This record gives sequence, structure tokens and C-alpha cells, in this order.
Amino acid sequence: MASCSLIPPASSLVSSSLCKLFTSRNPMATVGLLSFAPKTSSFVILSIKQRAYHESSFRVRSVAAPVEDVAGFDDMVAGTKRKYYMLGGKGGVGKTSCAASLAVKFANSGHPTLVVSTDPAHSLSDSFAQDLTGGTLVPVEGPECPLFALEINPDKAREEFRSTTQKSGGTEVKDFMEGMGLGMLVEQLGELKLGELLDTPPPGLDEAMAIAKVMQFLESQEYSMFTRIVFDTAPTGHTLRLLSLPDFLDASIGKILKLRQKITSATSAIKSVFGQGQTTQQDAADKLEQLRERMIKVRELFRDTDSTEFVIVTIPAVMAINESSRLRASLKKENVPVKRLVVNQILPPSATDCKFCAMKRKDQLRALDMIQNDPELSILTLIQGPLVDVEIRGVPALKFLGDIIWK
Ligand SMILES: Nc1ncnc2c1ncn2[C@@H]1O[C@H](COP(=O)(O)OP(=O)(O)OP(=O)(O)O)[C@@H](O)[C@H]1O
Repeated sequence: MASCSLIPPASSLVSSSLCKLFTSRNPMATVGLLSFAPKTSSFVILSIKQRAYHESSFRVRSVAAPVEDVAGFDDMVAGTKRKYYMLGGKGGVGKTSCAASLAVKFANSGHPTLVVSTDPAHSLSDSFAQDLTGGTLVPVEGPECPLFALEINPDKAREEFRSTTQKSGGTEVKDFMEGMGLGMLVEQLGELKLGELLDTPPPGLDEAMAIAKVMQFLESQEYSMFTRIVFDTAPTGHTLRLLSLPDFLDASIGKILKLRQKITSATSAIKSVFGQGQTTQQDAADKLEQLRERMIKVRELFRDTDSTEFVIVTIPAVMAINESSRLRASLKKENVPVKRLVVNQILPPSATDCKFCAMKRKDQLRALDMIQNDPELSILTLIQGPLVDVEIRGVPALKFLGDIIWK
């Protein structure tokens, strides 16, 4: 008599069907699945037939792409190791409301939590209905466990950095170097146009510097208590540019640092008479090196599947969904882990729709259908957030929204 006993981890539907198929062909066998290699879609089956073990391997032609096993909020809240959640998407879809509600939920679940905004148009203060401005840690009143907010002003972060690096372009150094016959190096320094870089920064630099600033904070003792960090990021375009920025900065800062190496090793005479000039040059170079290192950390943080998750927030509208699909594709290209898609502002069910609501609902259903057929989005765990009839402001409202969305 055929029997099919599965050896863990063979517990999926696919493996159980496969065992049944195997036993129907080998009625005298007792089988178990030994392993499954998703890349090659190969199964190895162990069977016991006539008191002997046999191993057979199968290649399955088409296996549906395994949807990543994502549990709900339980999975997000489990463990005390620090985890980062970045919420991003098109402007106005509800990123801040979702980020703030997630932060409240983490805090109410016992995690000392930090919610950070790196969006130049901050709305955390509006969302919490408390003044959280100032660029430093501000406690949020209301949740059961400590919840702090940090609104980083990207302009200020850039200005701070700029004031130190500017010193390196001082005429004293240039004159001195001309005098030493190193005019060529001065020209090269000029070509780097560091001042201009900071006056008209490439898109994404502001956001990158803001996140770099957060990384700097997070290294300090004061921040060591936080086990959950939620980022309310800038709208999609900024996020995408931010992701490609570290490579650009790495290259340009690398160039500057190489030049510094040249200058400092060019002649020991420069070192001995550089005096103040050398110190400022050194300060600026150190600052640049620090920025470069932080950029690398930011990039690593975004790609660390163990500690970081990027949650895409969208609404059931064609334009927003198209943008989310592009965002997901770009994040995938950059190896940024994405598991969940929040579709916010879905019309709640109603028995008596007015004409406007009926049309709107039809439109939303069409958009939701698009998600199911979108190769980038259909694989994500879908979280539906209802459109609520009051503005979401303040901790009680955020708790209410969080309890609906983060389950
Ligand atoms: N599910 C919802 N039901 C009702 N109103 C909502 C919902 N989600 C968000 N809102 C409201 O929509 C507005 C925009 O939300 P929010 O500021 O969170 O969006 P955002 O994506 O962060 O915007 P921005 O890109 O401008 O920063 C706010 O007034 C907020 O209260």
C-alpha cells in the first residue's frame, strides 16, 4: 500500500502533490522529499522500496515563483534586534500617516522606537499634531513605550557639511601651491568644483545627507536604546536618485581623496610649511572621508535583508500603481528588500453607494486588479488600508489607523 510521508521541510503544496504523483507511479514505495532547489526547480525524493533507500531527482518545468513567506505584524515586531523600516511611494499617498502609525504600533508593542523624516517637506509634526521640528530627538507624547521623532532638515545638513569643506578651497593654500610649482594640482582642485557641487547638489544629495546624518546619530550612545527605526522617506523620485547616489558620491569623493593623497605626498616640504592650511585641508578631507563612509553605510543599510525592509505605500489609482511598479523594479535592481505593498485609501464597503462612490469603487477595483497582474507588485504581500472619514492626526488617530493596517 502506498503512503506518502513528508520529511521536513517538505510541507508545501507542491511537494505534497509531487509525493502523491510519485507514489501513484510507485505504489509500493514510501516516500519523503529530501530537498528542493528553487533556482533549478529540482526536487530530490527519498523512497523506501523493497526495504532499500532510493534517491530520485526531478526537475519541474514550471513552478510558480515562490511568494516570499511574509508574516504580518508579528514578523515585524518579533525580536529585539534593531530593525529599520523605510516607507516610500508617490507624493500624497499616505507615507507619513503609514510611517507614523507603524511607529506608534511598534512603541505600543514595547519597542523603543524612532521615527525619522528625511522628506524636505516634513509632515511628521502635522501627522502627530505635535511640534517635532528642530533636527534633534523629540519625545512623542502618547504611546506606551518611548517614541521619539527626528525631522532632519536636508538644507541644514548640507550647509553644515559645506561650511567645513569650503575652507579647503582657501586662497592661501592655492597661492602657496602655485609658489611651489604645483599649479597643476590647484587646477585639478578647481575642476572638482566642490563648492558648486554643494551649491547646486545633484538630485538625491539632500536626502542622502539627511540619512547620513541619521546614521551619524545612530552611532551615538543616546540612540542605542531604539530597537525599531521607521523612516518616512521623500517621494519616489528622490528615493530612486538616493539609491544611485552613493556610487556617484563614492566616485567623486574618491577622486578628491586621491588628490589629497597626491598633495600630501607630493613633497614633504609642503607638509612642513603648510601650517594652518594643511590643517583645514586635512579637516575637509576627513569630513569627506566620513561622508563617503556614511554613504557606504546608508547603501549597505538599504540592502541589508536581515535588518531592513522597504515598504511601498500606494493608493488604488492607475498612476500611483504604475509608479509603485517602477519603484519596486528599481529597488529590486538595487537589491533593496521589499516584501509588502500598502494600498491605502481604499473605499470601505457600503450597501448604498451614491453614483460617485460606485464609480470610484469600480475605478479602485480596476486599479487593484492591475496590482494582481503586475509582475513587480503581485509577488508582494498586499496590505489594504481603508479610506477613513476623518483626518488622521494625533496619536489616537494613528493608533486607530495602525491597528487596521499593521495586522
Ligand atoms: N487612509 C486614509 N484615510 C483618510 N485620509 C488619509 C488616509 N491616509 C492618509 N490620509 C490623509 O491624506 C493626507 C496625506 O497623507 P500623508 O501626509 O500621510 O501623505 P504623504 O504620502 O506622506 O504625503 P507627502 O508625499 O506630501 O509627504 C493627509 O491629510 C492624511 O491625513
